[in-house]
Amino acid sequence: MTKTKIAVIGGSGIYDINGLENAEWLTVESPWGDASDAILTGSLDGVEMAFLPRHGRGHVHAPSTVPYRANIDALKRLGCTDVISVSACGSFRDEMAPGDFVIVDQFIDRTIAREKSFFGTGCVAHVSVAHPTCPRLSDACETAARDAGINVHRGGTYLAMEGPQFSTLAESQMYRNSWGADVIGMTNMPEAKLAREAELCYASVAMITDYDSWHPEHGEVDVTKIIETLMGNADKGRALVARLPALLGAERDPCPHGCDRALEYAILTQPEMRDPTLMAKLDAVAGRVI
Ligand SMILES: CSC[C@H]1O[C@H](OP(=O)(O)O)[C@H](O)[C@@H]1O
Ligand SMILES: Nc1ncnc2[nH]cnc12
Repeated sequence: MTKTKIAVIGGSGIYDINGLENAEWLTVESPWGDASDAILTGSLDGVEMAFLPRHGRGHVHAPSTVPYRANIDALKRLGCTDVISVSACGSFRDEMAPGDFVIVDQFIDRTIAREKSFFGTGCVAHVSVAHPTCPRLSDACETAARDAGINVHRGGTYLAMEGPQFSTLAESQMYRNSWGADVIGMTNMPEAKLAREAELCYASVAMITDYDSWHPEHGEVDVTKIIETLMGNADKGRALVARLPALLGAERDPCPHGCDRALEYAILTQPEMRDPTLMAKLDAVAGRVI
């Protein structure tokens, strides 16, 4: 058994969480640059917690410029074991209505202008992201949502777009009708891929704010309407997060799905050919295997 440390990455509308004991905002140094903000640490129900506002307090980072690698590295460096993303999303399904939450289990990555890996020249690694979210952590998120009285859907495909503009009508229809996506957002990729490289369990909670632009009765997506829904969603998101420590417990077994062993056979570069500078930067992310 090892100690659980739950990290929450709060998306648009969630810039802090309440109720932590010994709460403290810590600045974590990372060789991958500055994280989005300091990280709020503390404990809840005897379980260690860390909270990072993805866009920074005051919403300063755009989806394309969120420092995804520094964020995941900083959480790993703090000793986090489990990462829960809580994000604002548009919906491609009538039944996934604004105010509902979706526990995402698949992604389509359409982002094009972001650093997507900790690895590269001097240390090449290939991890599997066939199942990019952790079912154990997703179970806890689903239960927490139900206990908090949230209308929650289990399973859904999240289309990650580059943004910052919303989709055209043609894109919205294609993602929904041809590609089978259920929700759309701008931030869960490459975050989920990087969490897997860092051997962290990752779950994604999509908080629906709108019907994007495909819905004949709802017109096009509009940020003012999103913000109205976002406020209610943020309170529900905090209620969900508050229930997670009791569900996950202060100690954990190895992940039954292997998220915490993703790098076991992933690194292909022979030890004598590895770049010492890159290896030094990988000390937290890949420390278990290098
Ligand atoms: C507020 S509308 C668009 C914005 O909100 C989402 O951010 P996050 O995933 O961090 O909640 C979406 O991905 C866009 O970045
Ligand atoms: N319709 C939408 N498209 C992309 N990101 C979003 N975040 C919230 N709603 C969204």
